[in-house]
Amino acid sequence: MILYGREVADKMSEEILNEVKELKDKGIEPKLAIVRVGRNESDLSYERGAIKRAEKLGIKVEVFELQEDIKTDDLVGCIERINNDKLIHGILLFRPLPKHIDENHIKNAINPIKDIDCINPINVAKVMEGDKTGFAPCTPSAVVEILKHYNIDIKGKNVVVIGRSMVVGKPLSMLLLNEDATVTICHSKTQNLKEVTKNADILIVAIGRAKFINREYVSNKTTVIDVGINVDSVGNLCGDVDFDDVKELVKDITPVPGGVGAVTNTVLFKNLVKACKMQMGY
Ligand SMILES: Nc1nc2c(c(=O)[nH]1)N[C@@H](CN(C=O)c1ccc(C(=O)N[C@@H](CCC(=O)O)C(=O)O)cc1)CN2
Repeated sequence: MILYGREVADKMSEEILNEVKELKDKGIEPKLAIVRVGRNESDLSYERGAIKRAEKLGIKVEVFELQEDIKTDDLVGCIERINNDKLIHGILLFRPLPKHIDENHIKNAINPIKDIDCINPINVAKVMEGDKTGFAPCTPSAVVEILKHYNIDIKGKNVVVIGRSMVVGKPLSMLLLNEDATVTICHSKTQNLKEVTKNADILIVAIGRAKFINREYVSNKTTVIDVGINVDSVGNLCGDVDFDDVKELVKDITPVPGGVGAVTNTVLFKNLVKACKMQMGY
């Protein structure tokens, strides 16, 4: 089965639309700030998806486009201005940031109550503890939303996550553990990767290498969730999984685009509405 993210996103959007309407009836306009440093293709794709989704939901978005060589202090200054702007309720800062930026400084600068993609260590700790009063990061949450929407059993299942970033792999593993999955985290140094992945009930791929996973890594019992967003040699978006090579073989698979990304940008607005309500004392 093809697991279409757009179907999940449209279902979630019905609920978000109602909440946005309730807020607007009270005179509150939820607003998102997107902070982008440079012009990374994956970030631009996320930005396009988020802006389209915001239009459908009637939510305002302001993009802060910053130069690739911006200094850490200037980026902190931008974040502080957003923290202090009462008309902005949530911040999405694209990551990874350029190497010269002191990421620790940045993480702590984001006000936890506006930190809707879970960058501040206070929200990261809440994810570790299974405490739902903070914000879980959008892409990992999107993966869980897709599995739940399509009634794919997580409890007790053998879930293999390839990737150990703080944006996807690590927090996703915690969210899955909180759902009682048996989680194996793999990465570039994992030995016998194919043997590990072939045994997975659910294989989640977030390694940032176009079409890396082919039929040698999967079996007919595998549900494949492709988190990757890459640009191929002719300029088309593609995932970390070679979709055409594995689609007939596996049990289920998400496409790219129209898979995890479409849900990620919807979770973003679910979190924004939650942040807006928290800031307004609801
Ligand atoms: N702070 C973060 N920065 C970045 C993240 C992240 O999760 N948090 N992720 C990547 C980008 N990313 C997923 O990993 C991503 C890319 C694209 C989309 C999206 O909305 N895609 C749509 C639209 C596609 C298009 O029109 O180009 C889709 O797939 O249908 C969401 C997430 C980088 N930075």
